[in-house]
Amino acid sequence: MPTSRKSRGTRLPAPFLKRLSVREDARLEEQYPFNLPWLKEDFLFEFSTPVTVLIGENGAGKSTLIEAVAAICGFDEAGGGKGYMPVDHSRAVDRSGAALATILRASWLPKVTAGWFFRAESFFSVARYLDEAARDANAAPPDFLSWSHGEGFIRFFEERLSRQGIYLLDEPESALSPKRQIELLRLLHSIQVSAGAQIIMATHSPILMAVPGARLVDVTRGGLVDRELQQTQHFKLYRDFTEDPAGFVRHAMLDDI
Ligand SMILES: Nc1ncnc2c1ncn2[C@@H]1O[C@H](COP(=O)(O)OP(=O)(O)OP(=O)(O)O)[C@@H](O)[C@H]1O
Repeated sequence: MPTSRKSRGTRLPAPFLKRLSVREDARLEEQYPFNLPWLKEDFLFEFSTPVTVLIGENGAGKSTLIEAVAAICGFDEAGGGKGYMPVDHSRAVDRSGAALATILRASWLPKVTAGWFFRAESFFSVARYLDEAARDANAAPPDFLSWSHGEGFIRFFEERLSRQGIYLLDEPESALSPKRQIELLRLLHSIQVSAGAQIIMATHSPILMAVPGARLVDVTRGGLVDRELQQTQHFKLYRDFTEDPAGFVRHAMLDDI
C-alpha cells in the first residue's frame, strides 16, 4: 500500500488504538448513551487487528461507539478528520458519542492524530467542503461529487485509506453495489495485510464482514463478542436466501424468520 509517511508518522504497525475501557471514576447514568446494555463498569475492549468490524442488530449501539471513538480522536462527530468541520453545526448534531467518550479511557501505541470519520449521511457535505478547501488553497479540488454516489465513495476511500491513520467507517456499504463493496473489501484487505492504518467499521454487509484476518465483533446486549463470519445472523440469513429464495421469502411472509 502506498503510504505517504511524513516525518511525524510511526513505523509501528496498526492497531494504534489498543484499548477502550470505562474510566474508574465514571458514573454510568440511567440515560442514553450511558445505559447502553453492553456498557458496564468493567467494559473493556482490546483491539488486536488493523481492521475491526463491528456487527450487531439495529440499535445495538455500534454507531454510538464509533462516534465516541471519533470524539476521542478529535474528529468531528458529524464526519470528517481532525480540525475539519464540514457539516453545518447550526442545525443540531447529536453529541451522544462525545458524551460517551467522556467516560472512556483510550490507550494508544502510538497516539495517531491522522484519520477520518466516514458517515454516509454526511458524505455530500464533506465532499463539497474538501472541494472548497482545495480551491481556497489554489489546489485542484478532488471533485468526488462529479461521480455517481457509489463511485464517489470508492474514489474517496482509495484516496484516504492509503494514508497512515485511524479510519472510522459507519455502514460504508450504504451507497455501494455488491461489486463496489468487493472493491472496498480489497482495500480493507490490503490495510489488514500492511497494518499501515487502523480501521474500525460498523457494517451490515456480509461481504465487508469477510475481510480475511480482520476481527469480527458482535455488539450484543451482553457485551462485545468475537464471531466467525459463518456464525453471524447476517451470513446465515443471506445464505438461506441464496440457497432457496422462493422458500426463504415464503417463510418471511409468514414472519417465520
Ligand atoms: N439521541 C438519542 N437519544 C436516545 N436514544 C438514542 C439516541 N440516539 C440513539 N439512541 C438509541 O441508542 C441505541 C443505539 O443506537 P445506534 O445508532 O448507536 O445503534 P446502531 O447499532 O448503530 O444501529 P444501526 O445498525 O441501526 O445503525 C438505539 O436503541 C437508539 O434508539
